[in-house]
Amino acid sequence: MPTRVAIVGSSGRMGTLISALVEADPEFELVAQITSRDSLEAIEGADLVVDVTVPVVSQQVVERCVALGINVLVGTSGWSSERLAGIRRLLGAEPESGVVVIPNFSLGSVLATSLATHAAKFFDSIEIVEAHHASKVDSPSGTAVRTAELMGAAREDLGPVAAPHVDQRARGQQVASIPIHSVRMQGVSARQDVYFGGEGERVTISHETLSRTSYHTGISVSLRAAREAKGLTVGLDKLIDVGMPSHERT
Ligand SMILES: NC(=O)C1=CN([C@@H]2O[C@H](COP(=O)(O)OP(=O)(O)OC[C@H]3O[C@@H](n4cnc5c(N)ncnc54)[C@H](OP(=O)(O)O)[C@@H]3O)[C@@H](O)[C@H]2O)C=CC1
Ligand SMILES: O=C(O)C1=N[C@H](C(=O)O)C[C@H](O)C1
Repeated sequence: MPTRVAIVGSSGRMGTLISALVEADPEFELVAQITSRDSLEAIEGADLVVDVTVPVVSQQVVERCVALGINVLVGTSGWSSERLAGIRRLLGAEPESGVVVIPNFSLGSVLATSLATHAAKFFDSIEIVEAHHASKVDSPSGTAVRTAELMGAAREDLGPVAAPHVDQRARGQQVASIPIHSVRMQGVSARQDVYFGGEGERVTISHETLSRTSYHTGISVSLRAAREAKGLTVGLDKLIDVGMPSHERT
């Protein structure tokens, strides 16, 4: 029996892509496509919900899925460690439910984040610059927030990075003390550069998404993991071994 999938945000860029991948996959059956004009009640016949909407809606979708005991795969950004902690608390009362949050479905991105997390232990001066297409409605990107939080956790014993200019707005939004600078413009899909400054040297870890085809494998792996999941899983690095230690504390 194929797993029955409902997609919330199906008319969007990611929703359209995931709908096509689900329809082409014999292990899954697309049973509901939900947009801002539809009621969320349509998820009730599904075994698995995929959420690719906007942060405020994503929270509602996840809470509803947990209450209904339907597993959910979340691609939407905005899931900070604080918000994830809330979901973990909810799941404490529903141990059979599974929530899988994937800030970035691209293998290259998750590898770049893992490399940056490792490098963060060796430099006290760190900045993230992320650039996305002009239609992206949120900032900073979910990937940048996740990268900053993982770097912050890896540096737990080292203290905040050397970025004390909090009163200057152009110095970015600090997440785990690391400044994130967001660029939104035409001609870009998704790019992230993490800069590490040291004595007389600089390291840059860059990743660029040139096409959404980079998400295909990660989506396929995540759909399969999400239908079996129990509890909270965060990040494609939990599903694909990128050969780096986990620094996560939350
Ligand atoms: N994890 C990853 O690798 C990736 C994650 N993302 C993230 O995925 C999310 C979606 O991105 P993208 O597809 O580009 O965004 P789009 O703006 O293209 O699509 C947003 C979708 O959300 C729907 N939506 C908005 N409000 C509601 C609502 N109240 N109820 C139900 N559906 C609603 C929209 O429906 P309508 O058409 O009716 O407005 C639309 O289908 C973003 O948070 C983005 O950051 C993006 C790329 C990769
Ligand atoms: O909106 C996008 O396009 C993307 N959003 C995700 C994010 O916020 O990190 C993932 C990827 O960067 C593309």
